[in-house]
Amino acid sequence: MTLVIGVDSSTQSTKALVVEAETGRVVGGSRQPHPDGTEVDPRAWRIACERAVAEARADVSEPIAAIAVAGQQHGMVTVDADGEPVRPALLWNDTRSAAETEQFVAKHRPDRLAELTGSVPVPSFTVTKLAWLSEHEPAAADRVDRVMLPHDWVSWTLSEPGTEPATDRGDASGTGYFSPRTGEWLPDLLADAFGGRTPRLPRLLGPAEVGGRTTEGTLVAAGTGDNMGAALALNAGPGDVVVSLGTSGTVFAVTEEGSADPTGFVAGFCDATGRYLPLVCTLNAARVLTTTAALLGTDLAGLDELALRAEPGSGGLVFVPYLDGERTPNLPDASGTLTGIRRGNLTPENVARSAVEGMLCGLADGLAELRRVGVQARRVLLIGGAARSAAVQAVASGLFDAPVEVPEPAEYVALGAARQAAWALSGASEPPAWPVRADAIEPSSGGEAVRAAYTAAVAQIHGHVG
Ligand SMILES: Nc1ncnc2c1ncn2[C@@H]1O[C@H](COP(=O)(O)OP(=O)(O)O)[C@@H](O)[C@H]1O
Ligand SMILES: O=C(CO)[C@@H](O)[C@H](O)COP(=O)(O)O
Repeated sequence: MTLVIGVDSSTQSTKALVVEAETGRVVGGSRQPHPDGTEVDPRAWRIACERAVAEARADVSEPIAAIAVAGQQHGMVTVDADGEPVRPALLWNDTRSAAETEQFVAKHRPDRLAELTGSVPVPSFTVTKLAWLSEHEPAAADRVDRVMLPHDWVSWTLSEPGTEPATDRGDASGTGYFSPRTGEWLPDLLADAFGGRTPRLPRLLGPAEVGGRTTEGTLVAAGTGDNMGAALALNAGPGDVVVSLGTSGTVFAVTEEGSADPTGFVAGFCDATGRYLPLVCTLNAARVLTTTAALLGTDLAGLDELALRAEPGSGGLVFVPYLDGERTPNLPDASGTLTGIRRGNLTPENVARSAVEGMLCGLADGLAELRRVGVQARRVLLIGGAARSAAVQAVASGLFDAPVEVPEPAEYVALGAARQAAWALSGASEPPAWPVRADAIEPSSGGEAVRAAYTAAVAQIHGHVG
C-alpha cells in the first residue's frame, strides 16, 4: 500500500488526509483550526499543517510517499531576504484594498485586464493587496524579497531548506499578475501595482510536477488553490458545476477554453489539470448560517430544523447576506439587509430559511453568470462544510436551474491535493482514477419566486449591479 497526504489549508482550518494512492481510500485524517480574522501570520498555517499531518498519520505505520497542499486562494504572503514573513498575510476576504483596486482597474481597463489575466481583479486578488501595501506600508513593501500564495508558503516550509518556492497555474491564476493563456507571470503588471518593486515569484510547475522533498524524503507535489483541488477530487468534467459552501461560496466548472469576462463577475482561473476553471465567488457563505444560528440562540442543527419548518420564500423575508462586504457583486463596503419584515412574518423559522435562501441566491446568480460565459450545467455538485445542512440541500434543489447532487461527505479539497500527490508520484499522464459517489437531491419548487424576490431586493438596496 502506497500512502500519500493531501492538505487543505483553507480559511478556517487545515485538514489533512492520509490516502491510499492506488484507490483513493482515506485511512487517516485531522483538522486543526486557524486564527480568526482576515490578517493572519502565515507561520500559524505551517504549525496547523504540521499538527494536522502528525495527527492524520498517527495510526499509520507505513511511510508517506508524497504530499500536496491545496490552499485558500489569493492571500498575500510577503517574505523577506531571510525567508521570514514581512508582515501578517492578507487573506482573500480582506477588503482593505478596495480603493487601490478601483485605481488599478481604472488605469489598466477591465477589458484589457480580463484579456491579459483572465479576470478583472477585486480586492481579493493578490495584486491589489500589493498595491495597498505599497501605498500604506512602504517600508514593509521595501523589505519584500518574495511574494507567495498561502499554499506556496505552506509547501515551501514543508520542503527541505534550500528548495525554491513553487506554485501551479491554478493558484497563480488568482494573483492578477499571471497569464492563463501563456502560463507565465506578468511581472510588469505586478511591478506597476507594487510601486515599481520587483519581488521574486515562485517557480511555476505543471500539474503533476514535483516541487521538492521534505527532509524525510517525501515528495512534495505542486499543490494548488482550494477550488482547483476540489475540482480535481471530484473529477469534474463537461456538464458538472461545483458549488462549494465554505467560508466563501464558490461556483465553478472545468472547461477546455479559458474565459475572459470584462464585467468581472466570472474569474477566469486555471484548474489543476492543465485546463481552466471559470469561477464566481461570494464572500458570505457558511458563516451566514453560523451567525444566524447564534442570533436565534441555536446551533446549526437547530437552524436546519427551523429553516425546514418555513415555506419557500420565508413568508416574504429576504436576507441579502453581505455580512463581510461582498465580492460578487463587487460591493466591498456593503453590509447585510433583512427586508420584507412584517408583524406576521418575523419568526425564527422564516429568519432561518431566509439566511439559507439569501446565501444560495448569490450562488444561483453565479451559476447564471457561468452560463453567460458558455459553461454547460447538466448537474450541480454541492460540497463544503455547509453542504452538510439538510436545509441547504433542500433549498438548493429548487434554486439552481439544474439537478443537484451531494457527493458523499468528505474533505474534497484535501482529497484533491492527495490525488495530485499520487499523480506526481506515479509520473503518469493522467491522475489516478478514484471513485466519486454522489446522491441526487429530490427537486423542490418555489425557487423562481425566491430568486425574483432576492434580485428585486438587491436592486432596490444596491442599485442595478448585474
Ligand atoms: N451541518 C452544517 N450546517 C451548516 N454549516 C456547516 C455544517 N457543518 C459545517 N458547517 C460550516 O462549514 C464551515 C467550514 O466549511 P469548510 O468547507 O471547511 O470551510 P473553509 O474551507 O472555508 O475553511 C464552517 O463555517 C462550519 O460552520
Ligand atoms: O477566494 C476564493 C476563490 O476565488 C475563495 O474560495 C478562497 O479560495 C477561500 O476558500 P474557502 O476557505 O472559503 O474554502
